[in-house]
Amino acid sequence: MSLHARDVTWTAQGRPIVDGITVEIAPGGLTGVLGPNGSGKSTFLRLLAGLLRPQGGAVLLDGHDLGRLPRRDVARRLAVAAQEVSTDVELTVLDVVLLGRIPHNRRMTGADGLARARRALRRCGVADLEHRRWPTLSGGERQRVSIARALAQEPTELLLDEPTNHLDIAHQLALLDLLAAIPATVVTVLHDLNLAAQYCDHLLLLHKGRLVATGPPGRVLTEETVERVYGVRTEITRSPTGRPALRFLPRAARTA
Ligand SMILES: Nc1ncnc2c1ncn2[C@@H]1O[C@H](COP(=O)(O)OP(=O)(O)OP(=O)(O)O)[C@@H](O)[C@H]1O
Repeated sequence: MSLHARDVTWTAQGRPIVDGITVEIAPGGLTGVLGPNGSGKSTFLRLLAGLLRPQGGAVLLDGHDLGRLPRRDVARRLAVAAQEVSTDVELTVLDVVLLGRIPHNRRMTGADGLARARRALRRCGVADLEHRRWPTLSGGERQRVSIARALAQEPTELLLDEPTNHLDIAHQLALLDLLAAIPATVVTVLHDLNLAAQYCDHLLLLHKGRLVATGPPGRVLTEETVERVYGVRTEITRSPTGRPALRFLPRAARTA
């Protein structure tokens, strides 16, 4: 059953930021959360992760209210790679990734924990950074190490907020290949509609805090929906894999 949002609402200063979202996240799949800036994606992800408590409704993990489950049990299941990562932590890269092992074993430095942390670093293509100090990393390196930390947790549910941020196109594709292949339920906020269409099994499209479309990419990403939600005209064709391929049209006709 995995994660289930049931009429989840979260309000700030009287304004609904997440407004009555009900959805079951497909177990084992890669689900993309899309929507314009400020549509509530990060807030919804934080609610799904149990980092925020819903003010209305509930998030269920295998049918149990996430807010009532012991934190350690949740941490063994669910890993989060959030958008903002602190830069002033005086740890090495390996130390940061070993933090992902804490829910499983408070003594992180056993041989097994080390092997798992190093495997996560390799999968994210940052094994060579193991001894580097965290503050010295570039934005893209930090992003990949954060994801390695989440993978080291070996979660059954992995939640990520714009994990492709700071990554060049090759690293974006490598990361999405990795997310599509890992044997967990993965929910990720994405901005790039074409990458979301190519990689995700399911999409959730948010607009002003509401879930306005959900389903496979071909059902969610239509010219009508993209124009209504983003105010952008598109021409949508099918890629060779049968996925939607979006071409964005300029607001005014331009000549070369
Ligand atoms: N604690 C808060 N207090 C007041 N407003 C908030 C709070 N948290 C979020 N908001 C507002 O809620 C809205 C949704 O924020 P959120 O970060 O969830 O959007 P988003 O879809 O992830 O945006 P982006 O694509 O820009 O990252 C924004 O207008 C934001 O300013």
